Amino acid sequence: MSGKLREAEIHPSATVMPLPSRLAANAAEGGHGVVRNPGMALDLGFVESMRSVNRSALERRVGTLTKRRSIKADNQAAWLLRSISLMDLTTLNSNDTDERVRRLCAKAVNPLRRDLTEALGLGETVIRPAAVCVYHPFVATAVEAVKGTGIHVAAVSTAFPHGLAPLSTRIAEIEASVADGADEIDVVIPRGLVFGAKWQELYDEIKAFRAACGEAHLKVILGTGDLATLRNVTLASMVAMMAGADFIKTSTGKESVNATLPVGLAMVRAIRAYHEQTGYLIGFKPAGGISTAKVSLDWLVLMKEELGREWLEPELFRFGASSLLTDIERQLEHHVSGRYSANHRHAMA
Ligand SMILES: O=C[C@H](O)COP(=O)(O)O
Repeated sequence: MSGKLREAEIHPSATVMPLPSRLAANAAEGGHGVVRNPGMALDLGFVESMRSVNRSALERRVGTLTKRRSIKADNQAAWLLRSISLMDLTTLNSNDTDERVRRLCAKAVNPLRRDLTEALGLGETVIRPAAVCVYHPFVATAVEAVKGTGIHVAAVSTAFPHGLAPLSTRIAEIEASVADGADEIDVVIPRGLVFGAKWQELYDEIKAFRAACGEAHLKVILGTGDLATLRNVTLASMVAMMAGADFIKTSTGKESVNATLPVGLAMVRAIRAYHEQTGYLIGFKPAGGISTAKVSLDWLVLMKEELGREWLEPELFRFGASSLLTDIERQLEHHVSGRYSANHRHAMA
């Protein structure tokens, strides 16, 4: 079996679609990436207009998408490389240490073994995760470890994973991570604000988080496994985007149910509605429990089919994952050699 990939395959762009308005405007101005969502006034009428969410219709759509997978076997290696480049390689454990974070960063800088990149014929093409994601005490260590590589450092913040600390403490935590050099801040919402339909309070908190972030990008984690209904997920997504989220993110990885495709679909449909209303493009980050290459492809298909090819870029899509890279490496090895090796050959941090 030949594992070599052509350049065009490494950057798969199967579907050419018109650029959404804000991306096109930005490109025309000579800028890079996506124009940041400034947010808008809380519009409860717009939020409420999203309240009817049909779970079985979403589940049917997910079933169709994953059954008639549009990524063909030959092209899978290229898409798996894309999964790596869309990853926030994460360690969020109680036993994290500076040394462990340095090892994670070393893995992010060189995610694939040399023999594998050679067998894939990657040449000078560098494939790396978009970011590493760590707790605040390790931000400075991570910043130092990935310096000059283009890999971002994301910090989980605001009393992760539950969000249950005084607002001033949560804001101070964001400011501390930004001061230490974090490029991205992943905040959690207090889920009780959703149960109580306290939309104004939720909006005000997220707006304050955005202000504390400054230039750092804000990812808002909803903790969807705690939110009970897809309607809650949709309404919380809308409020987060109105308050200025750059990304909305499913889960902390600590809830009993983490990222699922139907929940993801409800969130990307909210992103689409927000884009239609405002012209702004919001990123999406499914996180928690995404550990196999196959599941990562399902998510890529969902994004491409629902939002379009533009959302398969690190500016607009991330996987939050601690172990996905290990499985992708195994699958790529299988692609080039026809064999699987043991997991211990793909040691992570
Ligand atoms: O944000 C990322 C998640 O915490 C990672 O979850 P995971 O360990 O299940 O991959």
